[in-house]
Amino acid sequence: MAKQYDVLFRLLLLGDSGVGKTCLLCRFTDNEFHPAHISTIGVDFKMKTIEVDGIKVRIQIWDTAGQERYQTITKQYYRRAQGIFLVYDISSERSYQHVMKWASDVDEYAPDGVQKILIGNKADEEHKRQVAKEQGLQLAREYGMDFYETSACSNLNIKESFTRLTELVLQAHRKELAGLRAAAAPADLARLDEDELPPAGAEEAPKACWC
Ligand SMILES: Nc1nc2c(ncn2[C@@H]2O[C@H](COP(=O)(O)OP(=O)(O)OP(=O)(O)O)[C@@H](O)[C@H]2O)c(=O)[nH]1
Repeated sequence: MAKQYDVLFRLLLLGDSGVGKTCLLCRFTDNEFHPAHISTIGVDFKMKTIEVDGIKVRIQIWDTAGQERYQTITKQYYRRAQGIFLVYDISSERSYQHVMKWASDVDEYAPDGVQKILIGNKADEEHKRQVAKEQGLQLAREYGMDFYETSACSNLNIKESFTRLTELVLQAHRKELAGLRAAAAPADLARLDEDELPPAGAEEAPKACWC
């Protein structure tokens, strides 16, 4: 039977509550958007397989709660991430300022070499903009990250940003993946530890998409 994927990666979405992490994920995996904000409780995840440079990559994307009260739980998920989206909302200066705090948590809890991308979401809300695109670019430059303004609502730069982070992770793991095409079994870079199993029923049967 043909392999369904060549490699499994884990990506993580981080950022303040309400910046649109769940909506970014739902747009990417299910091409859906819902206007209601239903706060994520703890963590959730969805899967999607994409092909990059001829490699079938299964990505497990973890959506974390932005609310402070869940951060003890969510920080436990940083350590096995290969790629992280740091997300702010272009209509919220506060969420942009908080990227520094999310980035310092990543430095503390995520593995060395984790790949990061900065996302300024809700780019469709130009009339409410509080963060100039140049500010996003500047912050991304300071941290050495790529930067995208996205809109889960209008489907702007969603596929592009997820694909880019996947490419960066692939590049970072090039050595481990060198023999990939010849390998019989898929390379699993995102093994689940027993202490961080997904919420019951989440794997392969994602929760109803709320956005
Ligand atoms: N206009 C617009 N609204 C968006 C966009 N993305 C998300 N939203 C809205 O922003 C609100 C919050 O979105 P969520 O995806 O639930 O935010 P979150 O970051 O997952 O929030 P927590 O789970 O609390 O951490 C919802 O009302 C969404 O409909 C976008 O690109 N444009």
